[in-house]
Amino acid sequence: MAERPYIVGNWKMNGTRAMLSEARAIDRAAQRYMKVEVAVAPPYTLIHAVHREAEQIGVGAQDCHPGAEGAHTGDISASMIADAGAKFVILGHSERRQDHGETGELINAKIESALESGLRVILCCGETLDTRDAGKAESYVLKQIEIALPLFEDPGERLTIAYEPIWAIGTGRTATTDDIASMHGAIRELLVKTYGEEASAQVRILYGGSVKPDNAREILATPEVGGALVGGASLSAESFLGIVVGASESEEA
Ligand SMILES: O=C(CO)COP(=O)(O)O
Repeated sequence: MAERPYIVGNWKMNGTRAMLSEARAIDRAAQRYMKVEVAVAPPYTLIHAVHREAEQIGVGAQDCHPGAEGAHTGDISASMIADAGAKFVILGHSERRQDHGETGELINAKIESALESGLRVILCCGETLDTRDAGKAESYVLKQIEIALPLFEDPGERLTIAYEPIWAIGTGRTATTDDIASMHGAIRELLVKTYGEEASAQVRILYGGSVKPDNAREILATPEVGGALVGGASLSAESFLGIVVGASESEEA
């Protein structure tokens, strides 16, 4: 892999202050794996506290509102999460697209707001099983990404893509490494076509969907896999660090 592998824990709607001990354990251990970039995205309520614990790992958010401020009861803006210590935000996760009807247009507005606040963006994409069975997975996923690319003039480290097939999220079922390599290859081609070889090389493409310590090494050694976006297995330091170790080993392989 050209860049350091990037392992990101998406805690989703999990975690109270009791989880801070896990964050601390992840942070301390991550210092032994400097070849791997490690980050977590806790719920909003824990961003600042995790940021205060973190010396080594990155801290991010799982979403943001597209507006800068104003009368939006219950919402959180990109500048607020940046102020709390977040350095990145996950946008377009399939759970938000499904649970909150998020469209590409809304996700683009959120991306603009995130970039204005100096945040890096992890843009999620992924197809349903029906779409895959219909043979349309690739065109569907590429369309989800393509609509957002003009917002990143110089993607540099600002943009990370996370390919997460919906049928593999939280199901214990992972895509085959052939499926992953083929989709990541198609995404890479789109990035090269859009930004050119050099600029697109800095954009990592993560895989997400039932990544665990026992499959991490194989997945992370797959061509064009630049890291993992981890849900369930990121909730304990032990299993999350197992994935970090897998990333470190696949880097050395
Ligand atoms: O959605 C995911 C990460 O964003 C993946 O979740 P799981 O690792 O629990 O399948």
